[in-house]
Amino acid sequence: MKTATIGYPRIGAHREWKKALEAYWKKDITEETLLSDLKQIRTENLKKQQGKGIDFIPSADASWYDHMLDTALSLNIIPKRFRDLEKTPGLETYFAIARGNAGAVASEMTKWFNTNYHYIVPEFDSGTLPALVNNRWSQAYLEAKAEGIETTPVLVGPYTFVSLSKGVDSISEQVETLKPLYIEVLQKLEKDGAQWVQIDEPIVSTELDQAQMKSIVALYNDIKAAVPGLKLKLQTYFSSVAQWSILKEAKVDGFGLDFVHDGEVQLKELKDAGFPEGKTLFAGVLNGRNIWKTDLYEAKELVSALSSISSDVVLQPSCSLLHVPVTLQTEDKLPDWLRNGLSFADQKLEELIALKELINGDATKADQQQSAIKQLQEAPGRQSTAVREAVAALSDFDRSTPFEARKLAQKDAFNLPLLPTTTIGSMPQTKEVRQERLQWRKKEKSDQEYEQFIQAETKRWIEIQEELDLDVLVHGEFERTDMVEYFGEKLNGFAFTRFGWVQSYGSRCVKPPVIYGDVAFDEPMTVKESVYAQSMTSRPVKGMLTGPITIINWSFVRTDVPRRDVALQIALALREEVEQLEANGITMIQVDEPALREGLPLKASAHEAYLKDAVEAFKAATSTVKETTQIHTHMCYSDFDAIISSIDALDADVISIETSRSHGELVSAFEKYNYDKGIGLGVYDIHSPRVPSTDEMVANIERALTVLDPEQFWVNPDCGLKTRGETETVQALEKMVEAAVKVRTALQATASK
Ligand SMILES: CN1c2c(nc(N)[nH]c2=O)NC[C@@H]1CNc1ccc(C(=O)N[C@@H](CCC(=O)N[C@@H](CCC(=O)N[C@@H](CCC(=O)O)C(=O)O)C(=O)O)C(=O)O)cc1
Ligand SMILES: N[C@@H](CCS)C(=O)O
Ligand SMILES: [Zn+2]
Repeated sequence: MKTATIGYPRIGAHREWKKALEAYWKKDITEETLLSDLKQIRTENLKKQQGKGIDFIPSADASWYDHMLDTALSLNIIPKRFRDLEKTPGLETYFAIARGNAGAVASEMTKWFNTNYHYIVPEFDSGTLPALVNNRWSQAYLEAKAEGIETTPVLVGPYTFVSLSKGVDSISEQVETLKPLYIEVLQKLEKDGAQWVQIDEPIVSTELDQAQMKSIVALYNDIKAAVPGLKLKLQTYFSSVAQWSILKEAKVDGFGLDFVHDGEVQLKELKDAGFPEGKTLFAGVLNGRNIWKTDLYEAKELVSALSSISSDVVLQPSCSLLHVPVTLQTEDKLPDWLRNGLSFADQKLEELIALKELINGDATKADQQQSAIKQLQEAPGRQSTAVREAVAALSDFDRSTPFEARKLAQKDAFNLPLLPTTTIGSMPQTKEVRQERLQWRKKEKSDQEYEQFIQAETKRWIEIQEELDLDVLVHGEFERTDMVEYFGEKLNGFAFTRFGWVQSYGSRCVKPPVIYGDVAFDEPMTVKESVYAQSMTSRPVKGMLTGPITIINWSFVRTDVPRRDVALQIALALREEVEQLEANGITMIQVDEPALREGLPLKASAHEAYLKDAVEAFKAATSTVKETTQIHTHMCYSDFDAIISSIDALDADVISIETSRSHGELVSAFEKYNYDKGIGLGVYDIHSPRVPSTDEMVANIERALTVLDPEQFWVNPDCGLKTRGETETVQALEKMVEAAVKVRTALQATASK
């Protein structure tokens, strides 16, 4: 039995990739050095997989920034506003699309299915002329071959690529325009001597209809006919295939399927509809996006069931390992009982080999693994009777006063101007802030010195915000590394890693905490910082928390307790924090839920249950406050149409939503939905260093006011400002306030006529 991986983390064990990219952007290194640094990481990854004994090793899964963007550039799909930047589009065009430049906003960035990875959304328009301008897949294959490594180049399949793009009128027609280009890529690979290619079509795990699935089958039949000598592996992940009985007819040579997420459904589909003879079943039997060691005996059972369906089964993770950290080797601070129960990307390679050995009759490694899993199951803190009882007792999730009445009470309490201005929470996490924290962590700075530094930074930014004349202030989140990791470090039931980084977008990484036990409040987590900031000003300062769904979606979560229960455990811990903030004089509390949308299951049929649980968890955390305490929430990323009623059901008094990169598309969602609560549709993109003009923001506000009432509208950026520099932040906020005042004054002038 053979083994495969279908994608490997591209960041390097010490985030060498991030460091190289950021040094290049700062012009500290040349393009040549950047390219050679990235090549070194790619080669090390390939060698590592080869060294562990993996049979099918992917290539072209690495990227300069994002694999969707790589695909777009290679196929000459460049947004109009960046088309003439260079004679031959190169790195400048590539990074301008990703990050924006002085003249134009970056392309929209959105979540890769239900993960915390973001891809750059390709843009088609009437002037798009698809052409193969750079065969990156052939280059990657040959590069690996030169190192003596036979690889399986990975491509994002045309159907998924087009489905995730903007500006497409007809998916099937657009796919037809790309088909010859994909064939050109594959014919070159065939000539290069590649044996297999992996074509990722995760879109087949969403709810496609029969006609769509049939057109995917026809597409792959055409592609295969053009490259008879090349073996095609059609790969999907994150859920089962919705119409397996149709897809299995595709004349490819192998199918890569996920048997972890929705695995029982997938297995039943295979049992019912069969698996085509003579083809390879690449079976995703290890969870590629969680970090718990696999029960290899259970996996062996699964493989045995699969072997009775297909005579050629290859063992692999359920998806690319892009979504897990690189290695446990450097995690020297975790207790043994936890560390031994974990598996990062490198360990998953070892697990694949251990599973193969178990199937072949050698149980040595599998038994070691089994005892580690048992030790973890019996570990301290896994179960708290008090927590379980509190969750079981939850029944009322509603605020005692309905929104209409709260609105009036809050209007009186806050007396805010029309179109109040605010920000989303974090202010620039400058090098100085991070360095101070690092020195504190290394014990070079005392607790007191660190606290004083955070207070000084908070005070400085309260003054800056007052100077800018923002109406509702924030404390700036300087004490936080990350909005989820910070809470993970403070709540019971969580562990955190030292170097467990995972790419989130571009060079930015996150370190998801590990939920191993029942979650409980320990001591106040944000009260000191919020109260300090509030004491500096008479304007309201928002208390700032991360919501239960976001905490759970951006953590590695135990799998022995239902997710709903874990979310409610977190919600109850947050409720305690909310109540403490309120008791300490904080009158507005923002509970961020940016990951609520992203967590939607791939299948629409599962959305309702997910959203019901999400709404209940949010309300469990926020509903016990008095009527004048204003609950805010925030979500980044657009495409909210499908969940707008759930957003409403959260019953938050004010919501801020990202909008600007999607060029106002979200605004139209409110044409169809009568949303009556406070709302701020982000008026400028914070992911780009570009300072927007006042007029752009005025236009964004005015566009929003075509569908929303000025009485309910707030003016704010798209998201937190932690990734931005200080100068650009102050300049952008200055213009934002200017824009709000301009529109406010015009509205008041019209009203007084
Ligand atoms: C809102 N977003 C978030 C998502 N997921 C989260 N878990 N958190 C989020 O906020 N998903 C969707 C979006 C994604 N957005 C972002 C935005 C910004 C980042 C980011 O800036 N990440 C940082 C790492 C942040 C951090 O923890 N910094 C530490 C320092 C860690 C470090 O680099 N240490 C160095 C040594 C220190 C030094 O010399 O600087 C080391 O270990 O080598 C801190 O603040 O103390 C990033 O740099 O990528 C992520 C997602
Ligand atoms: N309050 C957080 C939300 C990010 S989604 C911040 O401002 O960074
Ligand atoms: Zn955000």
